[in-house]
Amino acid sequence: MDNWQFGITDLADITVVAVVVYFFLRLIRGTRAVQMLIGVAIVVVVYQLAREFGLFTVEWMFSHFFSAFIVILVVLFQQEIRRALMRVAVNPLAAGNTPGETMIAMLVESTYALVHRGWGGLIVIERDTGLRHLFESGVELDAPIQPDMIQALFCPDAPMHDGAIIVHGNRIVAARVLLPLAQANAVPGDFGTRHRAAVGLSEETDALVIVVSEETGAVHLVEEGQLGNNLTSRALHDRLSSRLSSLQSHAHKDHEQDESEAGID
Ligand SMILES: Nc1ncnc2c1ncn2[C@@H]1O[C@H](COP(=O)(O)OP(=O)(O)OP(=O)(O)O)[C@@H](O)[C@H]1O
Repeated sequence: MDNWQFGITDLADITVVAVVVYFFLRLIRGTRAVQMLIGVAIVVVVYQLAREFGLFTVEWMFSHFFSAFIVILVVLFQQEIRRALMRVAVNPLAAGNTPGETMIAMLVESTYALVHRGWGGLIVIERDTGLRHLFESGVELDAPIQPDMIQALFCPDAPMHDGAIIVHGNRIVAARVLLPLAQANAVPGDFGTRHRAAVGLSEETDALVIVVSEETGAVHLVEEGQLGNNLTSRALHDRLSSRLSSLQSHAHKDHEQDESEAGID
């Protein structure tokens, strides 16, 4: 009986460890953590060999390395840790501050006004993650979300056209804001820094970012680090409605397929 219980406990033990290791490996696959793990494995092997063959100085050096291991991990992964914490630390005051239906229509109209003028644009829509810390790099504003205002901000001759604007609720609260850049390989090669900035912020926060390409006039709604497709105005409207509005657009499902590679209407 004892043996039987022991067997089941062992099995549960091994299963839990296997599942944890599996999910951990899936989590870090393709990231810098893999190289880190290989590095750590080499250090462990060298340490064991040093102990085996009595290489005291090497052993002493590596034992100190292990005692500082947590600090080393924090330094190496500060970017990943910061991203994870930013996603956890949501702003309780932000709830209910998402733009309503009228504002969504204004955002879409403004976006396509930029497209028709051949201007680039970067519009960040704040959700639960607070973005105040980004304002320091730009200029604080309190302006309405209107096509005229957004065109005035992104007009290539305007002093504030560089960088992003931030939308909080029904207002534009900052302009000329610098966003964190994603790694170069996070976006396809034909996209430049404007798109990398959109992807970078959406990797770190739950913000939605509308990017208008100056070069091609393509419009992307970037979310969770994904650039997605070039959107038609209707597809952009439906996407924004489904992400932001409590009044879900009835047409959302019908029009999701309108997101076309070609599509600016
Ligand atoms: N870190 C950043 N944060 C916010 N805006 C940025 C950032 N880096 C670049 N930009 C904006 O992107 C503009 C440059 O875009 P660039 O041509 O390099 O990118 P792109 O992705 O190819 O966009 P486009 O298709 O519009 O040319 C800058 O003038 C600036 O307004």
